[in-house]
Amino acid sequence: MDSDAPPLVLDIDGTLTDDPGALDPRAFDVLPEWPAPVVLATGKAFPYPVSLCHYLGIDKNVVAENGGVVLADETVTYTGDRERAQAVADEFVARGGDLGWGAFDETNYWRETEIAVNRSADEELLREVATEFEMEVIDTGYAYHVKTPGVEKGVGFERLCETLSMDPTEFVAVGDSVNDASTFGVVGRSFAVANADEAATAAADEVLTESYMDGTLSVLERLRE
Ligand SMILES: O=C(O)COP(=O)(O)O
Ligand SMILES: [Mg+2]
Repeated sequence: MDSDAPPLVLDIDGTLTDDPGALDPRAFDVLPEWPAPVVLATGKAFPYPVSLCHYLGIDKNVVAENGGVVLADETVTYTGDRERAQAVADEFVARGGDLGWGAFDETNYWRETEIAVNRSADEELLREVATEFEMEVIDTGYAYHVKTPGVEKGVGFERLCETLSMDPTEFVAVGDSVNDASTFGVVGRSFAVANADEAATAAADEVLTESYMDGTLSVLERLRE
């Protein structure tokens, strides 16, 4: 493999997974042996990307919760108003909304800076309540996230780069949704997989013809040439 390969910042759901969100096993072939740092940047709660790094056997460089939680070089930082997000969720439920998770809500159990809501929920009502609390709702295609405006993956990623003393523009990013647009804005080169939403497609330098992990692998193959 070309040792000049650039560092990567990769989204998880829709980028390293299939449509329902199962990890594509080919991640285990390519990521552990990538010759430069690999950062996982996700909307998922903190333990998910940390676990994925652990089982891939790669350094734990992570942007979680859409930028709310950042881990690099064994240093964790948090931004985002979890209490206000909780207040939105509570008011949403009080007005008849349903967060849409099961009896054990593992989606939010470890979530520290925002709240995620199932896409089966009443989006209009959720947005209405969030606006009243001056919070933002984004739809990643995997969940609605009630988040603090200004907390973004790209901002968290810049913080991570500062910790690692790396230049964000050295990185190549791959992603699929609105929550990746901010990352695309700060890296050197960005790719949206074919299944990407409008915001990611518009923000990316290039839109791939292949979907999900097929798209991501096509970028990695090109970078290794
Ligand atoms: O948690 C989500 O909603 C999406 O996660 P992702 O940012 O890894 O695609
Ligand atoms: Mg995604």
